[in-house]
Amino acid sequence: MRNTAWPMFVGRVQVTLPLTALSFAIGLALALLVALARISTYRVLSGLARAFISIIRGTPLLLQLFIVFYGLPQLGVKFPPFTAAVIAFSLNVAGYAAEVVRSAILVVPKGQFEAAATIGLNYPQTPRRIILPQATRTAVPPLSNTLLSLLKDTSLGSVVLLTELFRESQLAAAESNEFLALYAFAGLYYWVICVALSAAQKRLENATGQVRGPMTETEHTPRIRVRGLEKSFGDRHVLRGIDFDSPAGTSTVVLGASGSGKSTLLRSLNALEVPERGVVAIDDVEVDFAGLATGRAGRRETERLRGQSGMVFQAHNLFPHRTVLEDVVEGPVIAQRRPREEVAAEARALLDQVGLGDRGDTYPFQLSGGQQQRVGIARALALRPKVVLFDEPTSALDPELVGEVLAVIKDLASQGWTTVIVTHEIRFARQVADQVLFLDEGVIVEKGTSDEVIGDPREDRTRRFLSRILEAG
Ligand SMILES: Nc1ncnc2c1ncn2[C@@H]1O[C@H](COP(=O)(O)OP(=O)(O)OP(=O)(O)O)[C@@H](O)[C@H]1O
Repeated sequence: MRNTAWPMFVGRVQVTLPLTALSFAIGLALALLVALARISTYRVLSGLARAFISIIRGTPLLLQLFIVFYGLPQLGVKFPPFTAAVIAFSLNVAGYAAEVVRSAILVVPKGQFEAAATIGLNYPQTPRRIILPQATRTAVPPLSNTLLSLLKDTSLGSVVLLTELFRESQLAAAESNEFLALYAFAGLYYWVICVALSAAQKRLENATGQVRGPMTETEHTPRIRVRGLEKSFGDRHVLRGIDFDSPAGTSTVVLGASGSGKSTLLRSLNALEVPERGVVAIDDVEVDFAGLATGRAGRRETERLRGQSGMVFQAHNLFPHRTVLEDVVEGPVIAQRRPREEVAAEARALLDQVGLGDRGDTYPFQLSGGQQQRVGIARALALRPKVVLFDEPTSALDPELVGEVLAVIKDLASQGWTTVIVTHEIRFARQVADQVLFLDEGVIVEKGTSDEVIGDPREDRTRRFLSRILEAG
């Protein structure tokens, strides 16, 4: 018994392991392509990916193997048994793993995509350098299950397919052409049932709420010009005709109650939000949103505008898989294609400027919130932007860390950077602002120097807001 079983076992392993390894590697590569196609904004591409996933998930593996082994030869496409098995298993892995990869990409926080966009990374760069390394961590556990299932399935394949079925297939192919029609019908049958089931699952998910999942241009810094900006979210009209100018080298502070539209205004300045109407011009780049082209041309226009500014987020959005120095040099080297050595030297100087000259080799999790935010500032400055946008840069910080970040921002303002700052820190606003915009329900109700708007407000709404904030502080 031993004498006959042992060589057979060894023979199986010799087939199973390479079959698993090869199918998994090819399947994963295909899965990545299918997942990216599936979340692409190009409808044809995402439709094809969706159809592929649906067919693979909607038909039994055995049937897929039958089709590759029996069906294709009848169409004149013949492969050696091992190659046929690799093809069938790879396609199967791709169909399942594509959904795992897609979900892992969708759970990467939106802030990471926005941070990548604001440092100028483009489509292939953002997934490759920022999103996939993070998605990999999420995808590894479910993918290891896929690997285990594959190992079991290929054992089946090695026993059944590579020996019996292949022999059968030769006989069957010789016998009749009806096999192909039979498999096509069986495939359709399973697919219809699975599509109906997944439609039901989708409805259930919707009902239960789905998870959506420096070159310091002191003298020449241009001004920002904003005219007639209008932005709605659904039927909520959030910006209702915003007009203002920011002269070069000045700091504009945007104040207003929660929900008044401050962040939306700031994010419209670099087209992270795309208004329906209005003009934003930074230096010589002007975008008229009402006439924004669709598709690629529109994206190019908004990317040019985005390239004019650096942004510091409330939740710093540092890349968790990069050291501080790598994070700061990413945009200038990859998006702006500047020489790494030059950028690294500049990045070290910037880190020094924000008080973190000795922390270049650390990862974000090793830093305090205030330090992380200061890295966020250095990252924005490394892009040599015309304008630096701050979206409530201290709101997420513990009170004792607020001061260190505000001090850095004040420093920048005094060096002549043009900044637009959304903040609730009134005292800081008073010290730093050359211009204050007070926003209420999407309208600038008061605009002037900090002495005018904060020191001696004209409007009741401004007064009420200021006294509320000062009392709370
Ligand atoms: N992506 C979005 N989808 C739907 N509604 C949104 C979106 N972003 C903002 N809003 C809504 O637009 C309004 C203005 O939001 P915005 O974040 O600009 O206000 P804000 O003044 O910055 O408030 P806060 O100080 O609380 O951050 C709010 O009612 C908000 O719920």
